Amino acid sequence: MFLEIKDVEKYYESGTTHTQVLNKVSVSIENGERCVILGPSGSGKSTLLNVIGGLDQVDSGTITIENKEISKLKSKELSLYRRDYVGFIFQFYNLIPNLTVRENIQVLEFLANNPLNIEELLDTLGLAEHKNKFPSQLSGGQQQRCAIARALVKNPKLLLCDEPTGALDYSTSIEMLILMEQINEKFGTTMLIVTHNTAIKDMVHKVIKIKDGRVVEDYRNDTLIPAKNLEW
Ligand SMILES: Nc1ncnc2c1ncn2[C@@H]1O[C@H](COP(=O)(O)OP(=O)(O)OP(=O)(O)O)[C@@H](O)[C@H]1O
Repeated sequence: MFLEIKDVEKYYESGTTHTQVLNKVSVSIENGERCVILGPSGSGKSTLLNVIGGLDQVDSGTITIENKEISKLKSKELSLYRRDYVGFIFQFYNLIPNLTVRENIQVLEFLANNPLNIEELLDTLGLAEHKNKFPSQLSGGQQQRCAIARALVKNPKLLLCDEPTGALDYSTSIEMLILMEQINEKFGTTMLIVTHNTAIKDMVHKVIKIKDGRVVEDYRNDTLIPAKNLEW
């Protein structure tokens, strides 16, 4: 198994209140799977993504990736894990405004041990003709593609996406999902997508539903609907 999450618990303290955000969460994901995490607002989806990505620590339980227990790592090892293993895509693109598309991607290329070829990536993402533009000169969809390129250039084994289509209109969202499907197939990247868009569940191998910090549904799809045929 590529990723195993066992009995993970997470609490937040604020003043005198003590909130349990993840309650004995156990799920597993195979190498190369596309996976969606669904659930109501406040159910713990982003928190789960953040602990898997090493952006936050669990209070109990274990997270193991390729037999390496990341929930035990100290801060330095955790930042190496994030650098070498994980790509993040957030709803807000976090591009650097005074760098061009190509330069925004290059910043991450320099940090990687085994980066992908930037020109090929720009081609795959349909960004070749925009590579010398600044983020402010791009549409929302193009900015999101640039954010995806930044996450992918280091060739991460695990791509974590928090509401990747949250800020996009319908047709740009479909374009983005087609692209994610292509990336998963071309590079074999394992993907975890947190979303409110339930239509996405039909194009992924595995569906996890969370409510009040607990996994309430967890299944694999027998047949997949291609992203280009999704409707909502
Ligand atoms: N740093 C924090 N400190 C205190 N409470 C937090 C913190 N981060 C999240 N929470 C709380 O944890 C709960 C789960 O938050 P989380 O962001 O994981 O939910 P979500 O399912 O991703 O929600 P949404 O769909 O609205 O993004 C919420 O009640 C939230 O207020």
